[in-house]
Amino acid sequence: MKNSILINKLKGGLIVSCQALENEPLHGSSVMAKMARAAEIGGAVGLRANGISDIKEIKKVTDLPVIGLIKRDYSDSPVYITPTKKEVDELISVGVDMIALDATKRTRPNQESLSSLITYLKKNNQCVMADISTYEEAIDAINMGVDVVSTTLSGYTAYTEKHYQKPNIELVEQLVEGTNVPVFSEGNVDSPQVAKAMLKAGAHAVVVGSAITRPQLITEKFVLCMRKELS
Ligand SMILES: CC(=O)N[C@H](C=O)[C@@H](O)[C@H](O)[C@H](O)COP(=O)(O)O
Repeated sequence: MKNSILINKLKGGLIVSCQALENEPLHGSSVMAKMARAAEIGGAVGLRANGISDIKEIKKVTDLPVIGLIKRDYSDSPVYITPTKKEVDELISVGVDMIALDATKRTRPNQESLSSLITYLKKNNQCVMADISTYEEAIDAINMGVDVVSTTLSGYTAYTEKHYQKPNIELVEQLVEGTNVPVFSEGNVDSPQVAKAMLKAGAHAVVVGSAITRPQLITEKFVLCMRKELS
């Protein structure tokens, strides 16, 4: 699919992030595929998924566009979302509609540069989503040629974790105002009302994960709220 057609298809819609790491109770490709189907039935316009086996299973059960990433830890860097060319090659080999990667200013594994990775992705005709944590990182990534930016890492880098709001509607507003690429709202969008507010702020689309696909966190939210009511 042409990038512009894909991006247009996602406009105004909900993208459901179906991810469960090894330490989470729903870990496993068959469960993630079921989550993806449930998201599709509920009206999602796209999916975000981590790892080759989850992506393969998800592609078997739905035709929705998939934003793929690979989370992998390296000892010499805090960057873990599609950190190196190795993960990019794995995603290209399985075939996804868009590749998401950490586009923060943090040092990458093997000191690989973000710009060389983006150049490589574009040479391979990939549609690229830059997961950023600040306005400046978004501008840098756009100058390097990414197709869309997502606020995924706002609040998750050392320099944003203390001062940035979660979810970061201000950052969405600033990016919409100051850039000319589609801005995706992602991270801590925890209710339909917040998702709608993000669209009103100008977000092209909204990515929601935990509030839909991490039942342990949904349960915890209920329990904490109920305890507060009683005390
Ligand atoms: C920070 C990080 O590693 N975010 C990850 C990125 O892929 C996922 O774990 C999140 O679930 C996703 O971004 C959606 O966000 P939320 O689950 O808050 O709706």
